Amino acid sequence: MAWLTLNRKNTVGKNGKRARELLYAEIPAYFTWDGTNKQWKKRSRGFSLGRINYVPRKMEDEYYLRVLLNIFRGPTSFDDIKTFNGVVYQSYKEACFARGILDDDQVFIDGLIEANSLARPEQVWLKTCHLLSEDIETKKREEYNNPELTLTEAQIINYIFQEIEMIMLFNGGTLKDIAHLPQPSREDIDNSNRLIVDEMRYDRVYLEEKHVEWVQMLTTEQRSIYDEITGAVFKDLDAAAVRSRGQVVLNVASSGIASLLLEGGRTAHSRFAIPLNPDEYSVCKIKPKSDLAKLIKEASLIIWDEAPMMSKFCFESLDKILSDIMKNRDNKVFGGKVVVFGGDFRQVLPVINGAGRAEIVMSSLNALYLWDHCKVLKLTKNMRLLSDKLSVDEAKDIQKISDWLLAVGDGRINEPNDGEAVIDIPEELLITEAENPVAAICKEIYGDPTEMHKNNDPKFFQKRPILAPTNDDVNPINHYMLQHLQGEERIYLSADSIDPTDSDSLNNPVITLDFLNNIKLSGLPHHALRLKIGLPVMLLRNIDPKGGLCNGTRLQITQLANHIVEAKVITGDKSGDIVLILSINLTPSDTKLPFKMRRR
Ligand SMILES: Nc1ncnc2c1ncn2[C@@H]1O[C@H](COP(=O)(O)OP(=O)(O)OP(=O)(O)O)[C@@H](O)[C@H]1O
Repeated sequence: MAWLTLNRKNTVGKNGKRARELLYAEIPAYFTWDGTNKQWKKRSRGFSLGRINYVPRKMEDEYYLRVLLNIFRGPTSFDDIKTFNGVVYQSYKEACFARGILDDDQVFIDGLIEANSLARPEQVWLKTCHLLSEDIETKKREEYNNPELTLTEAQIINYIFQEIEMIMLFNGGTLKDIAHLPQPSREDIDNSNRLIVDEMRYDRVYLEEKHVEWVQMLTTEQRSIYDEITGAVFKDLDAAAVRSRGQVVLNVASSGIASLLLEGGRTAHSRFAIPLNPDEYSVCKIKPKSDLAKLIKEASLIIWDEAPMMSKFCFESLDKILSDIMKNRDNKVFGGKVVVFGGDFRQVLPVINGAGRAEIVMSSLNALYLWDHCKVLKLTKNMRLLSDKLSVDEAKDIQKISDWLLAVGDGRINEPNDGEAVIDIPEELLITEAENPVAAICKEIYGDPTEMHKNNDPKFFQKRPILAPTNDDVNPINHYMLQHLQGEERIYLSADSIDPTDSDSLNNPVITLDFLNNIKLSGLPHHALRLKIGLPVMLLRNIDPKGGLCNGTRLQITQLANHIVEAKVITGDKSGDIVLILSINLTPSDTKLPFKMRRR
């Protein structure tokens, strides 16, 4: 009560700090408690740390009040604490839900309702189901070659759902997974292996034409590699050619963003069900008689791009499962399949927490027990320099940088060296005058930050990333950019909890909510996520790789709602698409924490 009174008067405390600027726990640092008059008074000297007593979760009202006290500044009444966006909630718990800071399905429910109000698919479905039915009768008349055919309403609805089911099956889903939706009769639905059908859905005529065109463009170097690979698969076919003849090629990449560049590309982890943190005993989780096993058995060629960034255990798991699926009695590597790994060892190698150089090298692709069976084919010509869109000067500049990068990558700088050398960065790549380094980098890349919001060119952000070596460097840059970018801002607070699978820690009174909120881990966003409309952001999770939303996709924020963020894709072939991003549960798998936490 005394705190609320202090806020009502907005009393000035030590160092001129106003009561309303402070959290409940910060009050003792600026005010002292006058026990006789039961009120807070301005602190004249000294310092005191505030603390809010622990409350067990079963004392519901007090528990949620404590959660709110940790984030709420300057309330003047208890109703004020229960208020969010102008609505006074019945309880502290509901106020917490409304703020999206509790780990409960209510967040998802509200998110979906909100998506609906933004005119998203659910609403579209309700509005368009009668439109979808319009041409079903005509379509079926043609299909059955019966111009007199008349369908009942139930038949029409059934056909619509059958069509939807077909589309969902092609995309790896099924209506069976969606509760409360009518289910179609499954008589006419093709039960063949969807994964194989999907891989054979390529436009063979188009591929045949492209194949002729692309082969003509190949350089001598590329041609010899092309011949080598196609020679291994069939006598005279390549990937497009293999597909154009109705064979299966599995295109995978180590990262989601690299997979987007491949036709029909998937991440290697998702395509081959490779465990997330594989070790020497790991095997891909594929059941021998499953559709996926049959698809892999069918494959004539597997292409794996950016392979050097994966741990060798991923390739070992693939070797073991291929051997199993192919019933490999001759002990051929990868079950006798042709596997093409693409990549550059100068680029990113496997990322292993806390590992040194030796450990990283030992877990790389070329430390694989099968490496001796791999044939190394080299592409040395920089094709980017031959682009006809480049002027002579631009090509010269790129040539210079690319030669220098190659020298760094090959360890040819400051020779002799033992792998560690001082590298002189060319003068023209440096920003030499900077009082505030972060401000100087941001200005160099994005121009005057206060003018940035006026820039409507979608390519502006697409072409301008700032790369930082560590997360510690990322934070000040993000902070600076957010501070200077104009636009409506929102702070999203995460809902943190102990993962239900860690039953030992679930009731541990020491692990309080505010303790979880303060945890900062790499790969996990901070508890408070600041966003602004117009802000360029990068997605760090593979949410929908097929739809272009994966780790590395760059987006620009367009709307900020309570539980959902609307953004425009600014990179890749989905560029320009508007997407909705809902909060999702993240459980860091590899942490030094003695308990398993979840953040949403
Ligand atoms: N024979 C060719 N004729 C014309 N353009 C080509 C040819 N080969 C490659 N290119 C072009 O060169 C560019 C670079 O090719 P690509 O992205 O395949 O290289 P990469 O080695 O995979 O690059 P990274 O190291 O980033 O993975 C692309 O724009 C590609 O279209």
